[in-house]
Amino acid sequence: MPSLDPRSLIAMAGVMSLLMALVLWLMRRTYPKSIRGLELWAAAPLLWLLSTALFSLRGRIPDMLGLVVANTLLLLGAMCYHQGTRRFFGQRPAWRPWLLWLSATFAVMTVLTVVYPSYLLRVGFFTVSVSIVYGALLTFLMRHGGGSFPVRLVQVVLVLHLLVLVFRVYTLSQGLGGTDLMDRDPIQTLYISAYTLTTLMLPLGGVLMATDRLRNELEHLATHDPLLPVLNRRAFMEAFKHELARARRSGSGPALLMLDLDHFKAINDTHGHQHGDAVLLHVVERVQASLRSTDVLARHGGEEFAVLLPETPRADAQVLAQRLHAALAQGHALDCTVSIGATAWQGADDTVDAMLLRADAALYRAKDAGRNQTCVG
Ligand SMILES: Nc1nc2c(ncn2[C@@H]2O[C@H](COP(=O)(O)OP(=O)(O)OP(=O)(O)O)[C@@H](O)[C@H]2O)c(=O)[nH]1
Repeated sequence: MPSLDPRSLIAMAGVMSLLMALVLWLMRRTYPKSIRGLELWAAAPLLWLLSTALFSLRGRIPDMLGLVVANTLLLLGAMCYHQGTRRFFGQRPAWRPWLLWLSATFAVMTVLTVVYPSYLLRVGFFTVSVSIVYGALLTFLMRHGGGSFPVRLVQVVLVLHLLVLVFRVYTLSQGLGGTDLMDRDPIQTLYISAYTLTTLMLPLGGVLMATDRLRNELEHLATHDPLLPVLNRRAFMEAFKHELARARRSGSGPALLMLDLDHFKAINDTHGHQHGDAVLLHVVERVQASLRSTDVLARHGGEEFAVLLPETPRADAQVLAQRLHAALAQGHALDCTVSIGATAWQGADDTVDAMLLRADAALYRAKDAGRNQTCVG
């Protein structure tokens, strides 16, 4: 491996850190508040930048600054990244034990720099100290990070970095660690390159994780109802078309239920709009509890819902409709009656529009016939 100039590598890491901090800070200002932890992710590369600046001034400033404070800032940056990641995944930051660990590292580093100067012990101890933080971050991501690409990327970066840190401790123990970080030897170059790459890749991982989260949130907004935990009409129509295309291939088609709350205007007028919203949520929960995981429930309009039942014959759809009437008549304060129009797929020539028309017509018949019942079209 060619031995690059450590100072150039460190300066490069500094510029990258500054850019990544800026990007994360801008994202923090423009992304929805639901995406958390960005401020801590932005603080990490800034601290690494400060640390880098102090490292590169070594020799011209006291060792307390160029070594002890510089290393402490590097460690604090890693801790900020760790706590930002906890926040991002919905957990409270847990600063106390880490700040204690930071203070302990500062104290030990001071002793090993000023009182009993020892390059080997100092580097060995600091390497272990940083490894503990990155190890904790990696463990957290394995448990709570899920399996998205950005999380996998950060995990790989951490594993590689930890491997380099372990290798560094090993080389130190074998007396191969050099005598100064700025030595131009392959092991120092490997260590500083790993550091440079990590200070770039961790914030980049943060940017990717936040963007991935934003994309998921936007996708959810585009496909779900803003008030109720169900799909919106647009997403329902997509699922419906998809299901009919599948039915044409398999020969087994879906049933459709259109479900409309009875006298809902009167519920709103008597008890208020908020109570009306609570009734809607109650209905959705009760209906959802009666469905299979493959069934699709969506809000089709104000107080009208559509239920798509894949591979379901007409008779089974009628049985389910009766179950829904019963599920909404259990004496709960938010129970209300519903009218249901049901229809089933009639073969390869049947279409989304034709099924919707039949279910709608059946729903009107159920309303006309006195409500709180199901008609089949
Ligand atoms: N609380 C609440 N009310 C809604 C919402 N969306 C629509 N509505 C109300 O639902 C009511 C629907 O009234 P109508 O279409 O007259 O139907 P209905 O009173 O249920 O009568 P029938 O359907 O004939 O039994 C209207 O008062 C709408 O304001 C919502 O999100 N929340």
